[in-house]
Amino acid sequence: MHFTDQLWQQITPLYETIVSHGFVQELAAGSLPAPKFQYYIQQDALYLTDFSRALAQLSVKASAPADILQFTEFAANAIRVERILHETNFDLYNIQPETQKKPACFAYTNFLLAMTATQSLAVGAAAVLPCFWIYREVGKYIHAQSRERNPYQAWIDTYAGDAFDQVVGQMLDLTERLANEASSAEQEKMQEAFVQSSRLEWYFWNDAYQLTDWLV
Ligand SMILES: Cc1ncc(CN)c(N)n1
Repeated sequence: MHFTDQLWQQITPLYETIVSHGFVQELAAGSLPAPKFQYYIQQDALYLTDFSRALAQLSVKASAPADILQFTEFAANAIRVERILHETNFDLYNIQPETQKKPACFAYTNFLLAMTATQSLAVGAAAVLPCFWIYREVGKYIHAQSRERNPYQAWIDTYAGDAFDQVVGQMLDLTERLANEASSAEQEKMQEAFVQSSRLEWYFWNDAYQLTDWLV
C-alpha cells in the first residue's frame, strides 16, 4: 500500500468528522450564516500568507532542482490563486481584512511554520499535505451535494476544480517519493505531522462555525 494511502487511512474517522461538521454541511447547503463565512475568509487570508511561507521554507530545504521549483510554485500559487478567491469573497460579502489570528489559525500557522523550519523536508511536506488533500476531498464532497445558486459557489468551484486537483496530485506524488526515501523513524514523524495538521483543519472550520474568540 502507498504510504500516502496509509496516511489517509489514519485520518479517515477525522475526515468523516470534518465533512459532517456544521460548517461544511451548511456551506454545501448554501445556508451557512454570512458572519461565519466572513470569519472563515478573514482567518483564511491570514492563514494563506503563512502557508505560503511554510512552502517557501520547504523549497529552501529541498536539494533536487525539480523539488525546489515545485515548492516555490506551490508557495506562489498559494498566494496567487487563493488571493483571487479571497478578493472575490471580500468584495462579494463586504468583508473587512482582519489582522488578529484567532486560536485555531494561530495554532495551525505556528505549527506549519515550526514543522517546515525545524523538521526534515519529508516531515515538513507531510505537515502541509492535509492543506492540499483535505481541501480537495472536502471540495469534491461539497460539489457533489451542492445546490443550484449556492452563495458560496466560487469557493466550492476552486477546491473542486481540475486545477486544484492537479496541484494536489503533484503534492501527493512528491510526498510519496519523500516517504519512500525516508527511514521508518522519519516516516513515523511524517504520520504524526500529517495527523496533527488534519486535526487543526477541523479546528479551523470549528472556530469559524463557533465564531471563536480568545477567552482571555
Ligand atoms: C485552513 C486552510 N487549509 C487549507 C487550505 C487550502 N490550501 C485553506 N485555504 N485553508
